[in-house]
Amino acid sequence: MGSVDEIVKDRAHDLEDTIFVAVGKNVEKSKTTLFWAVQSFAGKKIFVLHVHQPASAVSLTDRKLAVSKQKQEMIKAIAELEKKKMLDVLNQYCSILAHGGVKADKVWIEMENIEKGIVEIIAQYNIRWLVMGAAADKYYSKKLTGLKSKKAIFVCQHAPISCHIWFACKGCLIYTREGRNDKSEPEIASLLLLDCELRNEQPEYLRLGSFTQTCGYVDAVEGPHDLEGILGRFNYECAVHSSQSSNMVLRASKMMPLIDEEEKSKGKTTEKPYHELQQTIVDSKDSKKKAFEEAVKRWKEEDNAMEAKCKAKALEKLCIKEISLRKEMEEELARENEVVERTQNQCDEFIEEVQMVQEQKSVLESQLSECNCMVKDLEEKIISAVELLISFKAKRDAARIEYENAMREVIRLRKLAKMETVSFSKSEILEFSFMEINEATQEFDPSWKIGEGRYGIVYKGILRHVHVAIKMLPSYGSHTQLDFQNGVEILSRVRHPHLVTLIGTCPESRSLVYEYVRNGSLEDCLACKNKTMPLPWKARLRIATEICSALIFLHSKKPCIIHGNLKPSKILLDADYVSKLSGVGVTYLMPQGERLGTNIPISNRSNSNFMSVYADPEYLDTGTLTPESDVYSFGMILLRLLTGRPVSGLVKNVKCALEKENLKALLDCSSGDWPVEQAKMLAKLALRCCENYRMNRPDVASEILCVLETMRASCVDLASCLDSKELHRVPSHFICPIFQEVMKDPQIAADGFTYDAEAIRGWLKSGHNTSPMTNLKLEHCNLLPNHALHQAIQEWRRSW
Ligand SMILES: Nc1ncnc2c1ncn2[C@@H]1O[C@H](COP(=O)(O)OP(=O)(O)OP(=O)(O)O)[C@@H](O)[C@H]1O
Repeated sequence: MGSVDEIVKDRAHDLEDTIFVAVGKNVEKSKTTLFWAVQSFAGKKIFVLHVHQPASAVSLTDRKLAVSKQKQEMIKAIAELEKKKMLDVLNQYCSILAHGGVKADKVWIEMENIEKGIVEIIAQYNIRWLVMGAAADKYYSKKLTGLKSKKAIFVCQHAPISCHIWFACKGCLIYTREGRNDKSEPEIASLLLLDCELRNEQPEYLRLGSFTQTCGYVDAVEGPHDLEGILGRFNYECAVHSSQSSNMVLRASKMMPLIDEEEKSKGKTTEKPYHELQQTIVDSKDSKKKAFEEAVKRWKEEDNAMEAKCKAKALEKLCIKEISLRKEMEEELARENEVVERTQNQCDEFIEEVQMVQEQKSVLESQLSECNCMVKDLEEKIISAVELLISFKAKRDAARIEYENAMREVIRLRKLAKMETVSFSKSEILEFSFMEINEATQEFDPSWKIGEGRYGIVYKGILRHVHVAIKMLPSYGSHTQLDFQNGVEILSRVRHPHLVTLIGTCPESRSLVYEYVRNGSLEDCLACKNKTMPLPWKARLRIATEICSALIFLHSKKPCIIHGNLKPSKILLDADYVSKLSGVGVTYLMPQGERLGTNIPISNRSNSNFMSVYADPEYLDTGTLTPESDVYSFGMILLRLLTGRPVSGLVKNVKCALEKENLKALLDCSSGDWPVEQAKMLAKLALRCCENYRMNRPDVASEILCVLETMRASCVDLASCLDSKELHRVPSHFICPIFQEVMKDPQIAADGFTYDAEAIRGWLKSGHNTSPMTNLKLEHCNLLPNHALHQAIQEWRRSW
């Protein structure tokens, strides 16, 4: 099949004689229109024109509605089939027309809009003659004079005016649109007359003059009576081919007027009767009609066969597709089944896991409930412990108040004691029997001996459940019992916080019973005896001040009490390292001749073993004790505290160091970093105390104590900030869990915790048999002293 361009080009020369017949998809309708054209324009070249709507346009709605790929493919396949079918139909048309001797060709164009396509082709190729359907066959009636088909109306309105268009329906001309062209009028008339002739079947057209109405130029044509003449100009030769082959061949050719030709050939004019001609025409028409009906029948059958064939092919294709789809579906199904199986397995695993988790959950829930019970118990215990603590705190507060009251009472009593100028009666000093002294010292067990001085041995002892130190004075025959008691009377008046208290006497054994001072002497401490920690400089300064205050107290007594044997071994330290001066007034209990130094010849005094290096040289020279003698000894003690060195030659060395501004080298580094200025001040004070001439020595009350207090105050200021810091540094294990204070007497209870003895005893006495810390029952109520901790606490205390 050639394109329109090719065909029209080839036929350009005879386009004038070419009739285009527009045929549609509706085969029936198109056939009648085609046959009308063939019949009407015998001898003319026929172009069967079909404007085909491509699948894209035809199936647009269907495609929109299409939901599946398969359906889309089916629609496409059907469109392809339709196209093919239409081409077959056109081919059939052409071949049938060819059989009938009609020159026919087909023109195939694909366009989305059919009517526009037709108009466009007319315009493009300057088509002069066109036949197309006016309406569907069903609309046909004898009265039908107008166009029904939308396509026909459109083409009629929009086709170029040069084109002459016949609109037919059911094999009848319905309407003609006149074309203005330069074709000779007679030729057009011939075409139109042929048309009119064919419309003889519908004489009403002619009769009613509708033809005249539709074909404007038919003015020239006369009424039906002229039909014969017109017909006479054409000769129809209709050949009906054998009906066996079911092929109807129409051959229409341009007829020459037969009568004239015969007349010419015969050379004579013979008139055929009109009725014969009429009969011939009628016969010819009958034959034509029959042939037409035959052809229509055959075409119908062929159409049906073709349609069935196409359907079968389509079905076959569909079937193949269906099979492949089915295969794909089966494969898909198998895959899906696998997935389902896997999912099922996973689901089973999940269920197992869920079961496990549920089991764990129930276990955890039971544990949780147990924990909750425990928490409840513990909460109750905590509440009871807190209550207990509160009650203890209340007790502690009450005890504190009691303690403070007692302290106030003590202070008041001390003040009273100070104010007392009257001598104490003998009854204020306890008197012990020898038996008691003997028992207290375990019969003077040497292991209970704690020291020995020039004036006798000192034993440790327990008298009436009190720890005491018993000094056994030597017995001097000339020294009567009365003298002893007079001496004791003097001593009994001497009570000071920094003097070792005389508790009682045993006149029988000439022994003096003192309070027991636990931590030994300053001498031992400076020598670090028993591997004790060195005494810090602050503690040394404090001790100096304390001893100074004791000297002032003694010297202020009336009559004045002079210690006369002041040295570090006479300064004792109690549990809190508070210093206490011992040996006060012992010289008063000695016979004059036995007193220190007085029985030694002056020439030998300086070399005597009995002579203390701390002794006042003037006293040694003169044998007269004065308060300044104590000042000298005190000065020597100060030098010892500063340097920690033996006092022999110390005065000279310190002097030298001060002159050389090199005192720091002499200071006892084990006591920490002395503040240099304070150390200098103290050294200078000490040197003044150690002046050989007593007149050059400072007054103990007005000068020495002032200097010491000032120094101490500045040191306290210095230390206070340290104190506040250090307070926070109290080791937590020094604190009693009950009293929340530093323990005085740490004791280990059965629960393994250490408490202050007072606190834990109070706890046990109040009826508790449980641990204050764990609230568990105590196995026993025994307490064990925590010596190590006690020692540590003491060390810690001593450093302040
Ligand atoms: N109340 C006391 N508590 C504890 N220990 C004491 C007490 N009194 C004395 N001592 C110890 O006994 C030792 C002997 O003391 P004592 O006063 O008899 O002699 P001294 O001072 O060593 O020498 P002297 O008196 O001959 O100059 C002291 O160094 C001291 O350790």
